Amino acid sequence: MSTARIWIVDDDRSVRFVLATALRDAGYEVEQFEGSDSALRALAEADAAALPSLLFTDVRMPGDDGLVLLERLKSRMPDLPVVVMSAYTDVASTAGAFRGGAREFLSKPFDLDEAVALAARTLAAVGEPAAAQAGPTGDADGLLVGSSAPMRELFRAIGRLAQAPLSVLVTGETGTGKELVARALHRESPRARKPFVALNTAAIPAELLESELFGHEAGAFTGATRRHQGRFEQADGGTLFLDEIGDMPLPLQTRLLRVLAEGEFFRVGGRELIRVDVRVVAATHQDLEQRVADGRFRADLLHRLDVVRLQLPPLRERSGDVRELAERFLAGAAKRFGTAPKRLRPEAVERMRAHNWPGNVRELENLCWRLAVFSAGDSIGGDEVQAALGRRRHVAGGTPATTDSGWTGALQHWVRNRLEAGDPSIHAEALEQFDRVLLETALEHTGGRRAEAAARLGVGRNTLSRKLKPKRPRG
Ligand SMILES: Nc1ncnc2c1ncn2[C@@H]1O[C@H](COP(=O)(O)OP(=O)(O)OP(=O)(O)O)[C@@H](O)[C@H]1O
Repeated sequence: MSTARIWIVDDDRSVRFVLATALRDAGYEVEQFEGSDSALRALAEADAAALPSLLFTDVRMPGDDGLVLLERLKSRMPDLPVVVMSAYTDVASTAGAFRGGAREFLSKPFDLDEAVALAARTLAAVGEPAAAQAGPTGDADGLLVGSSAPMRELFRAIGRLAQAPLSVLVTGETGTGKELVARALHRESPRARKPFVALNTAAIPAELLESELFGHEAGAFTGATRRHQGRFEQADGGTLFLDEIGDMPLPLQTRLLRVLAEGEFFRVGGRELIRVDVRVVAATHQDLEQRVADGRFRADLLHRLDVVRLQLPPLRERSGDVRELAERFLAGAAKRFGTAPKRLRPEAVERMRAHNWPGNVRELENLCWRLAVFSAGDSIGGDEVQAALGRRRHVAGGTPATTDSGWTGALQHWVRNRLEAGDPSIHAEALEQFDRVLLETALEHTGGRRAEAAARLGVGRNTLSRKLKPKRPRG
């Protein structure tokens, strides 16, 4: 099998180096360029076999910037997927990149595993061969875990439905695995070799949503300097996953309904009728019947999307799956950190089963990452689970128990106690705890992504890794 070739364009040598190394480790062929000029020259000279299947580019570079490069690339290789990387995560550069036809946006600093996973996903979406060997995130990723009765029923339904080209509506609370179900429906279907394209309706600004879905022609609106393929076209022959469908603005619902009924549409500002063969899987955590009753969702669109409904049970209703899921997540975390997986003691499992999991599987996954990072021994007890759950509630509640002056007050109280106890290392201990709270909270916030957590705290990734190492061996 031929290997996908990835080009990286960035004036920062160290970014090029680490990204190229990670992508090569994941089995891709990689070429690096320090600017738009050299990349375009290489493109002009390359024969077909040497052309890239995917390109990563920085935005700010000396000479022509990444957005100009994007524009030039689109005339030479209109279908080349481009990932735009930028430290400037403002709306303008993101929107500019998407309008320019970027497929994905990666904000710097990024997690290398995430970048590799993004490359794999993007290549898969355009039907490119995967890397020659599995990447670091290529393990059980994307597989649904569970053996409780409702999950077994779900697997059977996926098996049956995958073969039929029917529209499916996946419902369930946040974090129950709706996207994983959509991916499974695609993977098991005759469309598996064609793209799976996902769009989170709630994550795209309303004014960009129409062109994201249906594409636009050059000149369709201010800033649309070139033609852009929409997700419907990208998903041709495959599956389009429309997440958070309940948030779609009403005018767009009308347009979507027409496209689903007719199977054809015009790009924004276009005259050419585009025909596509796309299976739509939609998902929502909302009560769409209620939204219909409130006049916020079209009843006819609901009927069209809801040919078959898959209702995902909340995790609290299938506590029998908790252990298997937790073990899977702990193993995943251990692999990522290059350590041995931590074992769950029976009280830890009990404690987890008793929790009501408002954030469902995603919450359990985050909890396991925290436990993998912070629990000291090689097995996890009930108290540690309890403590980790307690901390989460505190943060998720949004109203900290202590105010800004409150935490210094609490600190004073703590210091006095230590002084009275004659503790000889108060400062070191306080610093350790301070760092721990900051790091733990940030990691929780970023779902365990260290690079992002470091960036959000304003510390270097190395500082974060150093601080995460246990200071004193225990036990
Ligand atoms: N049955 C499962 N087996 C393994 N992992 C799961 C399962 N269900 C969910 N997950 C994991 O939980 C996280 C949330 O899943 P997913 O994004 O599919 O949920 P969702 O219902 O689409 O959430 P939202 O409504 O918030 O978009 C993901 O990291 C996913 O891999």
